[in-house]
Amino acid sequence: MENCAKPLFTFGIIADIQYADIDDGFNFKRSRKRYYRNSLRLLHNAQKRWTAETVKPRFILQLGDIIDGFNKRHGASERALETVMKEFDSSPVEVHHVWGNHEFYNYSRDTLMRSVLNSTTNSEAGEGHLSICEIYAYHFSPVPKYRFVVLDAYDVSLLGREESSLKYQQAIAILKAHNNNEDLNHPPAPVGMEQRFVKFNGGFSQDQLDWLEGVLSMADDKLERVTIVSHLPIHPSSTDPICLAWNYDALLSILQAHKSVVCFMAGHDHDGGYHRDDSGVHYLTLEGVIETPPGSDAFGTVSVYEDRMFLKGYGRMSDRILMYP
Ligand SMILES: Nc1ncnc2c1ncn2[C@@H]1O[C@H](COP(=O)(O)OP(=O)(O)O)[C@@H](O)[C@H]1O
Repeated sequence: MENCAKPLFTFGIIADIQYADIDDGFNFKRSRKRYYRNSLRLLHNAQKRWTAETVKPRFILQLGDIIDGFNKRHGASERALETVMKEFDSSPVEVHHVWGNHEFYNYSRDTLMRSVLNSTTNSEAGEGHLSICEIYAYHFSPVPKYRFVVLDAYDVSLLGREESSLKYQQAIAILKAHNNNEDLNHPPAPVGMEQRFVKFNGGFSQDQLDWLEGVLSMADDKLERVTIVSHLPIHPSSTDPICLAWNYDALLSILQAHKSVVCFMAGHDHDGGYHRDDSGVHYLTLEGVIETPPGSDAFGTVSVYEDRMFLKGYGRMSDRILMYP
């Protein structure tokens, strides 16, 4: 039924490709298999599908961790990124890149800012980016009345910040207040929300929150529908709590105070997740490509209508009707 009506526009979504030219392996806990080479094939499947869609996507949202941190160890970061970008470049559709922990395992923040993974420069987004303290956050409006915001979940983090920087100092103070372990990638508790205080996560600075507040107030005034994306999930009911952004609660309060907000999308938790809150905002965590076995898929095409978005999921990503609040 959803496929019959013509959408206003469509866009593609994909998360945690984590490509590396290495044999299959496992996650840290050895509870999930990782298919490092196959992830490129699954990206190829996604590109093929998007190219064949009746209504071609206006853009693709790549939710972060595009290549795996193992590449760095093998001196293969450049080659891996070129390989993945070649696949994306096989179609002319613009890609909006989100930065995750694996971006910072491979590159410094400076390098990322000057790389193909900085998508502020390849769209009308140029006007809408946050240009302080090297925060990678911007917004764009592909079609009047619809806006997308890319957030930087590693703004305050040990990853990608110089040890001498204020942001690093803030991050270490937050982590050490919650986590006494010598290895800060080891969670401070076996269950519950405190688990999120690990080095492979991060948070949003006050500057970024203030900027977002301004963008959403403008969107409210213009009666726009806003979708926000970040690598880290922010709703505890949409993810394993170990994957949450450190100050997820600050972000939730902002989102819930703005009527323009429709949807929040993240990656990081490869199992995926979904929750709709009391104000009707949808929180989607997308299934990760890297833990998707050969023969299946993990990507989606979102069709945008006047009253809803419809996510057509492929492989282990479910279809979802996302009614506006
Ligand atoms: N319980 C843990 N104790 C110590 N290090 C961990 C733990 N869980 C994850 N890590 C480390 O944190 C990093 C990210 O973990 P990983 O499971 O690989 O996450 P991702 O899904 O981002 O690849 C890796 O370097 C991993 O070795």
